[in-house]
Amino acid sequence: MAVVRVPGSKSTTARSLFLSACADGRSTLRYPLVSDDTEAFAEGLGALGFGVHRSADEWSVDGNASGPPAGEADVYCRDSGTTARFLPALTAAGRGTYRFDASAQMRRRPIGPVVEALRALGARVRYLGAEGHLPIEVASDGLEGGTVGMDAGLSSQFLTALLMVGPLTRRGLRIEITDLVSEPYVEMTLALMREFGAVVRRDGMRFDVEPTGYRAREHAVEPDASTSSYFFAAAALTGQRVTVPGLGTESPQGDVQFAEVLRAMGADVAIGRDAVTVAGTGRLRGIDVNMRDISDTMPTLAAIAPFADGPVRITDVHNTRVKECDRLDACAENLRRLGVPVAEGRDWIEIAPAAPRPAVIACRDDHRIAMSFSVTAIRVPELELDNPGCVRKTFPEFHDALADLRARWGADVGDGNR
Ligand SMILES: O=C(O)C1=C[C@@H](OP(=O)(O)O)[C@@H](O)[C@H](O)C1
Ligand SMILES: C=C(OP(=O)(O)O)C(=O)O
Repeated sequence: MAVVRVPGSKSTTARSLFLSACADGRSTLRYPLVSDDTEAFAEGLGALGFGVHRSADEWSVDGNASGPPAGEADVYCRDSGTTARFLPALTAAGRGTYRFDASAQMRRRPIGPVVEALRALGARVRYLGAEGHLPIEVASDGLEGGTVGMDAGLSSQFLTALLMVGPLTRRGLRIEITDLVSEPYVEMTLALMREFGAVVRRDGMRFDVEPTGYRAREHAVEPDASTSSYFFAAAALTGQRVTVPGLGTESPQGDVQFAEVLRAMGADVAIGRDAVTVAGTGRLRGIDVNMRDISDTMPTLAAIAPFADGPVRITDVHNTRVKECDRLDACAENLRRLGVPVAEGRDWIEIAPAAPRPAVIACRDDHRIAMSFSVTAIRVPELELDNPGCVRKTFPEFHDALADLRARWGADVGDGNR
C-alpha cells in the first residue's frame, strides 16, 4: 500500500504561531510545516521581537501576553496571505509602530477589511501604497474592544485575524459579519483559539470573544489536507491507491472533504479517524460541485477534470480570483493550452472531457497551479511547468514526493482510467 507522509498544515501552523506568540509562556509546535509561508510567519514574529526557536520537527515560541516585545519593526510577508492578514492584527493589540510589506504577488491581494476593522477598534493604520493593499503601517496602544462589523466574503482570513486578536482586547470583542467564504477555516480558528484557552462563541454570523488572553500550549500539527489533495487526485486518476496518515474524521481542515468529491466521481474513499485512503477504480465521472468551502482544491479538480467521462462544473469559487493568482483564469488558460474545451464565468468553470495534448503550463508563480498540473502530467508526460520551484510556498519537496509515489506505484500509471 502506498503511504504518503504529507507535511504539516500551513493553516494550523500559522494559527499556532500566532496564538503561541500571544500566550503567557513558551508554546511548542510539533511537526510544523516548514515552507516559504510558515518561514515568513516565523520570521515576522522574530522581527516583532518574539523568541522563535526552530529545529526540524519542533518550533517553540516565547509568548508575550501584551503584544510584540519590539516597539517598532518592519515585517516582510513574502507571498503569504496568512502572514499578511494575521500579523497586522496581532500588532494592533500591542504598543508600537509596525510596518508590513510583501512580494508583488501579495501586494496585489486584498487586506482592506482587516485594516477597516482594526481602525474601527482604535488602531491607527495607514496605507503606504495603494488603498486596500500592503504596504501598511500599524500604530497602536492596545485595543479597547467592542463591536465591529466585517465582510469576509472575499477571504475568511480577514475574520480569522480579527477573531484571534479578540482575547487580547481590554473589553472583549463582538464581530458581526455580512458574508463569509472558506467557512471551515473559521471553525479551525475557533477550535485552535479554544485549545489555547480562549472563550469564544459563534451564533450564526455573530462571534463573541472574551478578553481572556491565551495560555501556552503544546500543539501537534496534522498533515496538510490541501497538499494531500494532489496525491488523492493522482490515485483517482491512475486507478492506484494512496493513504495519508494523520488526517481523518476529526480533522479541523475542511479540505479533507476533497476526498468526498473524488468519491462522488467514482473513487473508493475511506475517511477513518487517523487516515484517509483514496483508491482509483478506473473510472472518473463528471460532476457539478460547489467548492465554496474547499476552494484551495479547485485547481486540483480542474487539473484532472479532462479525464472524467462527462463535464466537470465547479461553482461558487469567485474568491479564487484573489489568491496567488486569478486561479479560475489560470486553470482556464492552462487547460486551453492543453487543448481542453473550457467555459468560465465570474465564479465558475466548466471543463469538458478531452485528451490533453502536451503544453507548457504557466504557473503564474502559484504553488497550487504547479502542483495541480503536475498531477495532469502523470497522464501527459511531455507536459512542462514554466516555474516548478514555486511549490516552495507550501511544499518545497513536492516534486520528489510525487515522483517517489509514482515509482512505488510502478510503470503503468500513465494509462490511468480506461
Ligand atoms: O485561514 C487560512 O489558513 C486559509 C484560508 C483560505 O483562504 P480564504 O479565506 O482567503 O479563501 C485558504 O485558501 C488559505 O490557503 C488558508
Ligand atoms: C490561498 C493560499 O494561500 P494564502 O495563505 O497565501 O492565502 C493557498 O495556499 O492556496
